[in-house]
Amino acid sequence: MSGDKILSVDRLTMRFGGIVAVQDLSFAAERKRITALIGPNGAGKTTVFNCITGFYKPSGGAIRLTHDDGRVIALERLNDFRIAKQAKVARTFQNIRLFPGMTALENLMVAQHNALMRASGFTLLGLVGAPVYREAEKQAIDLATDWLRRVNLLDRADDAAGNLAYGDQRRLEIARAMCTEPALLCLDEPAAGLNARESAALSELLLSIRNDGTSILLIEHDMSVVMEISDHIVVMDHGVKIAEGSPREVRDDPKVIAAYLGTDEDEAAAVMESGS
Ligand SMILES: Nc1ncnc2c1ncn2[C@@H]1O[C@H](COP(=O)(O)OP(=O)(O)OP(=O)(O)O)[C@@H](O)[C@H]1O
Repeated sequence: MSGDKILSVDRLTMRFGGIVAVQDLSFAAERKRITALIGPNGAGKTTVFNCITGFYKPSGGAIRLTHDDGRVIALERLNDFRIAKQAKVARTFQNIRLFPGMTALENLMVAQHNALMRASGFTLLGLVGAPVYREAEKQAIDLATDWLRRVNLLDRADDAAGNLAYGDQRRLEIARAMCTEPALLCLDEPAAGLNARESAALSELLLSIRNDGTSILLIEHDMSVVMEISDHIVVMDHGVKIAEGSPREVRDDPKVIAAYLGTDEDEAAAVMESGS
């Protein structure tokens, strides 16, 4: 990796009482690239995400986000609300967290709440239907409609999110995150529970998001997705980094095969092969 970094994690440590979930972890994510964080269950991946997105305050280390204009933001000093708003880091969760009773379109409108609140003068201009607010609302609907189209859910715009098929809900979550127009999109196991066809569609969607210029940080167990779309892979085990590199480098690394996939070499090879 030699390019332009959007995210630098430097000696990140996270302890829970006596448990060291992440220890001295350093890695970087390049701008407009897909960086994957992989590792066996309990390796510490979600804890890293929670530190980056402000859900946890790290016990030690630094997390820096550098915007296109050169502004550097120390994420470990901000709470989750400011990380989303100021640093423009968006995330999805392992378990889907849509508003199930709201329509697909409404879920994407809620994601644009901050911009709409500003345009409404924090209520009054919205209440009287001022032109500035109506224009902002139109732009928000256009953006939401655009994303519904991109995730192939335009015909489901008025259906309750909770009534959508599981794979559709996963894509709607990504669309919702994209409606915040993030600089860095963090996805926690977006392919979990998807069938092969849905995983392939997800890979295509994530590549198109990257090609449009959004940087992506991805936690994923589905090796076919990871190996197909990642530009760079960081491998963790027991809270530390054990390897990093291109998909090919990581796939061929004996440390990864042994430590990440356990001691059963046949099984390890089979899982890695599923991504080749
Ligand atoms: N809030 C918490 N309190 C105590 N221990 C925690 C907490 N969150 C995570 N841990 C512990 O930290 C370690 C790393 O967990 P983490 O969820 O980050 O791993 P992971 O790599 O995301 O695993 P998985 O792939 O199963 O989601 C585990 O031992 C876990 O039990």
